[in-house]
Amino acid sequence: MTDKVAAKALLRAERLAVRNQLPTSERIEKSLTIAETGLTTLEIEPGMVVSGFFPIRSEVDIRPLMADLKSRGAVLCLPVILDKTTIVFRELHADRPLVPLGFGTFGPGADCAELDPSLMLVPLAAFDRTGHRIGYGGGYYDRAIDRLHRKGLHPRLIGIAFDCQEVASVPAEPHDMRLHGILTESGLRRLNS
Ligand SMILES: Nc1nc2c(c(=O)[nH]1)N(C=O)[C@@H](CNc1ccc(C(=O)N[C@@H](CCC(=O)O)C(=O)O)cc1)CN2
Ligand SMILES: Nc1ncnc2c1ncn2[C@@H]1O[C@H](COP(=O)(O)OP(=O)(O)OP(=O)(O)O)[C@@H](O)[C@H]1O
Repeated sequence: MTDKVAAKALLRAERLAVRNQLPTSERIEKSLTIAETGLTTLEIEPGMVVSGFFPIRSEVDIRPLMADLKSRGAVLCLPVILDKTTIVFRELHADRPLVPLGFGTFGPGADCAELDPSLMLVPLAAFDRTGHRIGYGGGYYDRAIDRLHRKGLHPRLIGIAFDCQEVASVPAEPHDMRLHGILTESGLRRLNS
């Protein structure tokens, strides 16, 4: 294991432990604040494809934000784990059942269209002020973003986290994609990446 991988693993475990300690009531309050802030700061055009996520473990619950973005015309999609290295994004339809997809995640089934988001709301385990991020360690988002770049697509990447998940510096590896913004309960930070 390289030094950077080990350092990231440590930061991931540390920030996830802090996130797990947030009382449920605080997580709900902060998630609602994040939804309100997101609605007023994220620029959405009707028809825009936006990837969100349904929360697992102690993640920010952005379902209220997703519902509001939909009412403003966004087409929503969710990540779907296909195998050990791949996620794709499938359209979320309110009237279709979600299926279990591994690691406690649920998402649209194979009957739902695969979409390329132009705005991605990216779940974080930890982040720093320059927009470097750490996820659960699967590299799923890094690869998915890389795949979109290879198709000539450059989605806007907005990290979603609680303030307590910020660290001084993420030891970035060459494959790590930087976020364009980070949305927490204290607001949307726009970054020059
Ligand atoms: N809500 C939500 N959905 C999501 C993600 C996410 O971060 N949040 N993902 C974002 O990528 C994908 C799922 N990625 C995940 C990757 C690893 C683990 C996980 O539990 N890993 C083990 C370690 C496994 C190992 O090291 O072999 C662990 O943390 O214990 C969970 C989810 C797709 N869907
Ligand atoms: N574009 C890529 N192509 C190939 N492998 C990659 C790519 N991006 C990441 N990986 C691999 O995935 C593994 C996990 O990467 P990393 O620790 O950055 O995950 P993470 O950012 O925490 O997870 P996630 O992206 O799922 O939120 C590493 O072994 C890394 O080499």
